[in-house]
Amino acid sequence: MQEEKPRKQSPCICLKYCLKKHINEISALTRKNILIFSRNKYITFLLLICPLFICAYLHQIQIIVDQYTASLANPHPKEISISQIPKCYGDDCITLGIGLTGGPTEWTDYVIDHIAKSSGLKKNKDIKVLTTQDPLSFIKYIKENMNTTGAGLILCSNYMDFPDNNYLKRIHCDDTKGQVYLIVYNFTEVSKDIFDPNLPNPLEISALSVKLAVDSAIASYHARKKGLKDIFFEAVIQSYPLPENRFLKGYDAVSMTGPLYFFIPPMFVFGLLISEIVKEKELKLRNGLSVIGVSATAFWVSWFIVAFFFSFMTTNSLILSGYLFQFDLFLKTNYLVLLILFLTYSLTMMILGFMISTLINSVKLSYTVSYTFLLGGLVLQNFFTSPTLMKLFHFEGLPDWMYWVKIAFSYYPPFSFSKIFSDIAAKAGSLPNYHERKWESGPGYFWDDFFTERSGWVFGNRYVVPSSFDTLMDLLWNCFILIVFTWYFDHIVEGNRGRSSPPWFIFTYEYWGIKRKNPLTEEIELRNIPASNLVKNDNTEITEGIKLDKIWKKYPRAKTCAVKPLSLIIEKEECVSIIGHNGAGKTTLLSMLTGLLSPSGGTAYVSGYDINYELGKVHQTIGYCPQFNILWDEMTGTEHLWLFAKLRNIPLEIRQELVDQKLQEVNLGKAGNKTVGTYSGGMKRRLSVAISSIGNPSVIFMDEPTTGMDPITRRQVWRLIQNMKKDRVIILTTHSMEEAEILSDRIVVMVDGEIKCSGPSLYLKNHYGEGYKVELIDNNPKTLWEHLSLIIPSLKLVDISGSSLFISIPRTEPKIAQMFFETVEELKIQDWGLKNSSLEEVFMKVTGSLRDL
Ligand SMILES: Nc1ncnc2c1ncn2[C@@H]1O[C@H](COP(=O)(O)OP(=O)(O)OP(=O)(O)O)[C@@H](O)[C@H]1O
Repeated sequence: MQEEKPRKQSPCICLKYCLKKHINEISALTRKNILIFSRNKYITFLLLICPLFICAYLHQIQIIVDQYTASLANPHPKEISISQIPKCYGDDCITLGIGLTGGPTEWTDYVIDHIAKSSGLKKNKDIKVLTTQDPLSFIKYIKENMNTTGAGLILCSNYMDFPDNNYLKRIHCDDTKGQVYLIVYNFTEVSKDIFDPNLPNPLEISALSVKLAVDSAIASYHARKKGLKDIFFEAVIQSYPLPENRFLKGYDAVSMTGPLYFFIPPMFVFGLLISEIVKEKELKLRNGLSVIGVSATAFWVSWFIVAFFFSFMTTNSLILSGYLFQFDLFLKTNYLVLLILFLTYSLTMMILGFMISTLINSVKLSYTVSYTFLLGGLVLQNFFTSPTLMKLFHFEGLPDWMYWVKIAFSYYPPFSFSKIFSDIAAKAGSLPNYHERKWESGPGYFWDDFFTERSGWVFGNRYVVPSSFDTLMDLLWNCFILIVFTWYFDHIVEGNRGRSSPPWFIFTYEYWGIKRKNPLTEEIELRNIPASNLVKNDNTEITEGIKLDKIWKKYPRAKTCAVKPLSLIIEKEECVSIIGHNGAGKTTLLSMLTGLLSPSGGTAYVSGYDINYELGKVHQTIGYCPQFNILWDEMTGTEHLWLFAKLRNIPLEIRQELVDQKLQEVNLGKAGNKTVGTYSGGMKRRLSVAISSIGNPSVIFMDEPTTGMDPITRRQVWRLIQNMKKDRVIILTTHSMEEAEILSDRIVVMVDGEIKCSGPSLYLKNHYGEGYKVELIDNNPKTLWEHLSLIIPSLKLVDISGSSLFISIPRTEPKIAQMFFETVEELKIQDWGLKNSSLEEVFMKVTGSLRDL
C-alpha cells in the first residue's frame, strides 16, 4: 500500500518525490502537534489570555498613578489661623515651655502672662518656666524630657549666642533696647498623610503661632508702657494652590514598563515549546519517528508551524488587548509595526527555544531552564525597560567594554525587543523630558519612523539610536544564527535524531552520502573473526532480506563491545527470533539496524540498502516496534494509527479502513477513541505492534513485542505476527522461548554480544539438546536403571525420584534408541513417556557455561 520509491530515478522525479514526502510528513506532524496542544486546553487558554491580563494590570497601574497624581493637587488650600498656640494634649504635657536666660524680668513676666491670655493657656501648667539659666540648659531639659513639651520659648534677659556667618555671636540682652527671644520646636518629620496631605506641617504651624503670640505680647508690652491698650495680633496662613504633581502628571505606564511585562507572553510559548520538544526526546518518540524515516526537517518545521500559530495568536491577543484598554502607544502606532515587532521577537524566542531543546534531554531540566530564563530575563528587563539606559548604550564615543556588552546583548532577543519598543514609546507613547522636567507625549509612530535614527543629548552626551529597522535586522540575524546552531546541535548531541554525528560531521563522507570502504571494517577483517560468528557466509547481494556484515558496537567509555562483529543473512519471508540474557546485545543490534545507533564498525544491508550510507532508504522499508512505546498520551489510538498511516503515505481513501482494520487486529476496536494516557501497558504494546506493520514495510523489527501482555492477548498478537510474516522479514527479540518457538523460522542465541548458535528450533534442539528424555514408572526404579545401564551403557541417568526414572538417550546413535525401546517392551514397564529437548534447555546449555541464569 505504501508508495514505493523506485530505486533508480531521474533527479527531477526524485525532487518531486522528496518534496511530496516532506509536505506529507509536515502536515501529519503539524496535526499531531496541534492535537497535543489542543488537548492541553488550560495551558493553551492561559497562553492566549495572558496578554489580556498583562494589559489589564498595566491599565490598573495607570489608574493608580493618575489617581495619586490627582490627589496631590490642591487648587484651594485651606486658611489656617495661627492666632492661638495649638494646645498640647496628654497627661503632663506642657504646651509652651519657657526658658529664661538670667531669670525673670518685668518684660518676660509680661510676655508669659500675655501669651497665656491670648492662647487660653493655664500658667504653670500649659505654659511653664522650665529653666532660668543659659539657652543650653533649656535644650538639655528638652533632651532629658522628650515628648513632654509642645514648643519652647527662650526669652533673653541676660545673653544669648546667635549664629552669624557660621560663627556664634553673643548678644547681651537689654530690654530697653529691644527684646530677644528664641523659639525651639519639634522638627521631627511628620508624614502629611497622617493628617491632611494638603495642610502644612502641624509642627511648623505651632512654631508660627508661638512667634505670633510672642510678637503680639512684646508689642502689647511696649504699648502698655506708652499707656495704650493691650494688643492681640490675629494672623491666618494659607499655602499656595498646588498643581498636579508636575513630574508624575503624564506618566505613561505602558511606555515606561511595557518591555518588562510584554516580554512575558513569548516566554510562555518559549517554555512550553522546550518542554514539549524535550518530552518527545525523553520518551524516545522522536527516535521512533526517525526510524520510520520522518526527516528532521519535517520534525522542526511542524513545530515551527505550531509555534508560529501560537505566537501569532498571542501577538494579536496582545495588540487587541492594547487597543481594548486604549493605550496611546497602541492607538498611535501602525498595527503592522506592532505585529512585526511582537511577532519577530516571539519567533526569535521560539527559535532560541528550539536551540536549547537540542541541548537538553530531560523534561525536568527543561523546566529549570525555562524558569531561569523567565526570572533572569525579568531582572534584565528591569534594566532594558529604562529608555534612558537604552540611550546610554548608543552614546557616541562609548568605552570599548560598553561596546562589547552592547554587542553581546544584541544576541539576546529581549534586548532588541526592548530597544524597538523604546523607539515606539518615544514616538507614540509618553516619555520624561528631564531638561524641562515634564512628560512629553509623542505624535505617533509612522512608517517613516521605522527607518529613522533618533538622536539627542542625555547628561551632556550625544546619543544616536539606530533605526527600528536596523534593530529588526539584528533580530532576524539572531534568528538565522540560532537556526544554524539548532541544526548543528541537532546533529551532534546524542539522543536528538537517533544517531548522533561527530562535531566535524559536515566534513565526513557519510554526511554527503559518499560510499567508501569503512577503515574499521578493514581492521576487523585483519583481526580474523572466529568462524562461529559467520553463521552464514554468503557474499551474494540480497535485496529483500537482511545481511549483517561484521557489524559491531562498542559504547563510548564501555570496556567491552555490546555487540561483537556479527555476520548473518536473513532471507525474505523469514522470521528470526533473537534470544539472549539481559544485556546480551539484542536491543543494541536492533538499534543499529534501525539507524538509532551507528555501528562502531562493519555494516548491514536492510532490503539491500547499506545502513551506513543509505539510512533514509532503509527507513522507507522498515517498521519498528521498539521496547519503548512510540505513543503520545494526549492522542487516541485511532489518531496514532491515522498519523502513522499518513506518515507512511497511505492514500486518504483507504486510510480509515486500514486504521479500523489494525484496531480490530490488536483488539482495540472499542478503545480506539480513548486517549492513550488511559490505556494499560498491554494495550499500549498492542497499539505499538499495530503501528509497526502500517505501510506494508518489507522488514519489521520488534523488540520484546509481547512484554506486559496477558496470555490471551499475547496469543492474539502472535496470530497477528504470524499473519504479518507473509512476504516480509520479521526480526524479533524476546525472552519467551515459547514465543520464539511458535513464531520464528530461525532462532539466534546471543551471548555477550556474540551469536552462539542459530537455526530452526528443531535443529537447535537436536544439535544442542541432550537427546530424547524418557520417563519410566516402576516400583523399583533403582534396580531398573542398573539393569538398563548394563544392557545399554551409553544411556544417561537424569534423575530418580519416587517411582519415576528419568533417562536421556543420545540422539547421535539411532540404534541405541531402537535397542532401548525393544528392551522396554521386553521388561513390560508399567508406564513410560518420551519427549524431545526443550528450547529452554538449549538456551541454558548454550549460555549456561558462561553465566548462572
Ligand atoms: N547507552 C549505553 N551506554 C553504554 N552501555 C550500554 C548502553 N546501552 C546498553 N549498554 C550496554 O550494552 C550491553 C547490551 O545492552 P542491550 O540493551 O543491547 O542488551 P539486551 O540484550 O537488549 O538486554 P535486555 O534483554 O535487557 O533488553 C549491556 O551490557 C548494556 O549495559
